Amino acid sequence: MKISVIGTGYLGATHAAGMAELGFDVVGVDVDPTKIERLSRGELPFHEPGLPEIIRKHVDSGRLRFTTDYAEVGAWADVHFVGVGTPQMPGQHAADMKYVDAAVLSLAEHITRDALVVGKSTVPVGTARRLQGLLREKARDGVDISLAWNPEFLREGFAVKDTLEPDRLVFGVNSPDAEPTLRAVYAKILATGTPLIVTDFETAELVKVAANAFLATKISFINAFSEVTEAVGGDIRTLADAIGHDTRIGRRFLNAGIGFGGGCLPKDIRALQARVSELGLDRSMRFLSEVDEINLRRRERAVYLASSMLGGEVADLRICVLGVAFKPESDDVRDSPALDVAARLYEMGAAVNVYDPEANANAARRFPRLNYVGSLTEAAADADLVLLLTEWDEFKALTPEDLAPLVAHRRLIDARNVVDGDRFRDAGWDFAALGQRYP
Ligand SMILES: NC(=O)C1=CN([C@@H]2O[C@H](COP(=O)(O)OP(=O)(O)OC[C@H]3O[C@@H](n4cnc5c(N)ncnc54)[C@H](O)[C@@H]3O)[C@@H](O)[C@H]2O)C=CC1
Ligand SMILES: O=C(O)[C@H]1O[C@H](OP(=O)(O)OP(=O)(O)OC[C@H]2O[C@@H](n3ccc(=O)[nH]c3=O)[C@H](O)[C@@H]2O)[C@H](O)[C@@H](O)[C@@H]1O
Repeated sequence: MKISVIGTGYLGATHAAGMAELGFDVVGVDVDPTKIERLSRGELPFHEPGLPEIIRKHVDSGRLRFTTDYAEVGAWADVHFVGVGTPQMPGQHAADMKYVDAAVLSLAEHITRDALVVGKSTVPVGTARRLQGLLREKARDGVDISLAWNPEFLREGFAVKDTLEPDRLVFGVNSPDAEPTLRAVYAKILATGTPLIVTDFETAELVKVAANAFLATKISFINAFSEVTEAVGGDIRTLADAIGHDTRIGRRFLNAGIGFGGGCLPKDIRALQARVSELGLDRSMRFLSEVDEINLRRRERAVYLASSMLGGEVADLRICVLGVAFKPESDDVRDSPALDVAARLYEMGAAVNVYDPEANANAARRFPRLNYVGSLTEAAADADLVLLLTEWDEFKALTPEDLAPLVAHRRLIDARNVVDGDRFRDAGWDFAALGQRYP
C-alpha cells in the first residue's frame, strides 16, 4: 500500500515517518518548499526526540520521500492522510479551516485513481461530513474517493512512541471500504492489542476534542486549587499526589504551574466552544471558558509574583527566564505561557535574558526583543530574579549552589513546581512557587 501524508508539520512529519517505519512507501506533501527541501535531505525542521533518526533512516532507504507536488501523489498513493494545521482564527475562537479545505480540494483535483482520504487534523464536528460532500462533488469523473476520520492523540516530545504505540486508534467511517483499508494500514499496531474504536464521523471528531478538553480541564482544576492554596497556605503538590492516588482520578495532568499552552489544548477548547455555539448549544461547553480563564490567570500570577518579589517595580531590573517552550522536550512556542510571561515582563520594562535548550530560535521569531542567550550561565549572570518557566531536566536539577555564584540577588520563582523550595529558602533565597503562599 502506498501512502501520502499531506502537511509535514509536527503531526504530519511524525505520521509520515511512522508509516514508513511500519513498512509502507510514503510521500510527505507540503506547500512549504523550504520544509520539503530540508525533509528531503533527511533533516527535521523542528525538535522532536527520536524523530530525526527515523526520518533519516527512511529517506536514505528510499521508503520516505517529500514533495510539494500534489499531482505526483494523486496519481500514486492509495491512502492520503491529511494533517495540515487548524489554528485559531485571528480575533476569534473558531478554528481556521482554510488549510484543510485547500488540501482536500487539491487532493480532489489531483487524485486520478480510487483512493481513501483520511483526515487526521483536529477539526470542528461536522467537518468530515462536509468534506465528504466536497470530495464527491469535486472528484474527477470515474474516480472514487472515500473519506475516513482518524484523529491523532500524539504528544509533542513523545510523538514517535505515541504514533507507533498509541493508547488507542479511532476510525470514523461511513463507507464499506474505509475500515478494512485502515485496518490494513494499522495492522502491525493492532496486532499488539491496541484498542480500536470504529465509529461514525461525528463521534471520531468529538473524541479528539473531548480528550483535549478533558486534559485542559484537569490542568485548570488543579490550578484553581492553586489559587486557594496561594491564599490559605498548603502544598498543591501534596494535594495533587493525594487525590491522584485515587485511581478514578489519577495523578497525571495534575501538575500545577503556569498552565497549558501549545498549538493544541488552548485552541481546541476555544474551537469547541465556537462550534457548539454555532450549533446553538453554548451552555454545554460554557465551563471551558472558565477552564481557559483559570489557565490564563496563572500567567498573571507569575507576573504578579515577579513584580512583588522585586518590590513592585520591574523596570530596568534584570530577569533571567529559564525556558520558553510551551513544555519540555519541545521547541514549540505556540501559545507558550512561558514566552507570554517573559514578554509581559519585558513590556513592563525589565531586561529579560532568556535561555531555552531548544526553543530560543522559535521564540526569537515570535518575540525578537528579548535577550536570547545560549546557556543558563549567561542567562543568570547578574540576575535580580530567576524565573523557572519550563521544566526542562536541566532546570529541575538546579540547586542553590549552582545559581548563587551567578546571580546578583538570590530570588527564584518556580512556576512549574519542580525544585525543592525549602532547600532554596534554607540557603537564604527569596523563593516563590505557583500554588504556594508567598511570602
Ligand atoms: N502538534 C501536535 O502534537 C498535534 C497536532 N494535531 C492536529 O494536527 C494538525 C496539524 O498540527 P501541527 O502538525 O502541529 O501543525 P503545523 O503547523 O506544525 O503543520 C501544518 C503543516 O501543514 C502545511 N500545510 C498548510 N496548508 C497545506 C496544504 N494546503 N497542503 C499541504 N500542506 C499544507 C503547513 O505548511 C505546515 O507544514 C492540527 O489540526 C492539530 O490540531 C493533533 C494531534 C497532535
Ligand atoms: O491535540 C494535540 O495536539 C495534542 O495536545 C496535547 O499534547 P501536547 O500539546 O503535545 O502537550 P501536553 O503534554 O498535553 O501539554 C500541554 C500543556 O499542558 C501543560 N501541562 C501538562 C500537564 C500538567 O499536569 N500540567 C500542565 O501545565 C504543559 O506544560 C503544556 O503547556 C495532548 O496531550 C495530546 O494527546 C494531543 O494529541
